[in-house]
Amino acid sequence: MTTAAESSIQPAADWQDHSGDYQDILYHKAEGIAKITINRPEVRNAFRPRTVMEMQRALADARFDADIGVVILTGQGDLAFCSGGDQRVRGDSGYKDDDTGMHHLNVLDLQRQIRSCPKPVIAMVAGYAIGGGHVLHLICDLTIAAENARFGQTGPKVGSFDGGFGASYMASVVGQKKAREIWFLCRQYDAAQALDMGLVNTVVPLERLEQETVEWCRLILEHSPVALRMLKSAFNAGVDGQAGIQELAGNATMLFYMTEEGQEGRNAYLEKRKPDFTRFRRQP
Ligand SMILES: CC(C)(COP(=O)(O)OP(=O)(O)OC[C@H]1O[C@@H](n2cnc3c(N)ncnc32)[C@H](O)[C@@H]1OP(=O)(O)O)[C@@H](O)C(=O)NCCC(=O)NCCSC(=O)CCC(=O)c1ccccc1C(=O)O
Repeated sequence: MTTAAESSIQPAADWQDHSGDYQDILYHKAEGIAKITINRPEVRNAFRPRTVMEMQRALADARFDADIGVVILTGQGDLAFCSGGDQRVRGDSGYKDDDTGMHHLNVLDLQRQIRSCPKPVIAMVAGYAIGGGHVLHLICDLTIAAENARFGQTGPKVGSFDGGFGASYMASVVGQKKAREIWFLCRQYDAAQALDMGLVNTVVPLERLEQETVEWCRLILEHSPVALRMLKSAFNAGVDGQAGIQELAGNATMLFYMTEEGQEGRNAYLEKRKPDFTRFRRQP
């Protein structure tokens, strides 16, 4: 009998522990990969406000660490990736923060942070990805699932819904009819069904889950960071509205800053002279 915390997933890298003072997550790094693990297996890795805040901190660290090129998001143990919001601390206007007593809907901030992280974020899913946990894997760039993975929404059963990425982005991934089925019926889908509807990228035996995920990370790390960054924001731009366009445009600005033409404008300003753009070609 497997306990919730136990894992039969074989480690695939020499992970260095960066968990520090985190209580609800584990944070590891190896070979340019950051791994954020929700560590609340006793509640199937449900998140509370603290969990989400810690994930935000770790993701920000991974983003600003120049040695990191890809991020894995996962849950501790074989039984669950994440079962969504912790219903035990759900108050009347959000999830109750243990320290402040304030009510939060802070998982939405984390969702946006995953979308706008300029590095690929990969969900590594064993067991249940349910409710808000299902939306978390959905918004990651890629999902690698173990054969025991199970997916679904429960919102209409437990008095909740995600009308943001959870609805419209899901529809763009699996199609309008399927997305409505997933939300209206609150059924669970196995890994093969998830693969069939394009919800996940591949399905592997549980023991090989990390091995496969790390292999995908290693391939990604061989590739141009700027090309990956541009592609991620280009994929986002089509579905993320003005925020998506802003991200793509921000990357275009970053590239322009990296050119001599862009730098001529800055240099001229600092040197208190008129800028000379005559040496730069007007591209057809
Ligand atoms: C995940 C299950 C299908 C697993 O089933 P099973 O393996 O049989 O295990 P259980 O015996 O059910 O569970 C073991 C143990 O864990 C506890 N637990 C599991 N999930 C949760 C949870 N989400 N919250 C609290 N506790 C949980 C369970 O009670 C057991 O504990 P015992 O002490 O042994 O009793 C199954 O567990 C399941 O269906 N879980 C509930 C899934 C669910 O409904 N999740 C919530 C969906 S709503 C949500 O996620 C909010 C999304 C959200 O945050 C959001 C979205 C959009 C806008 C705003 C927000 C927002 O911030 O609110």
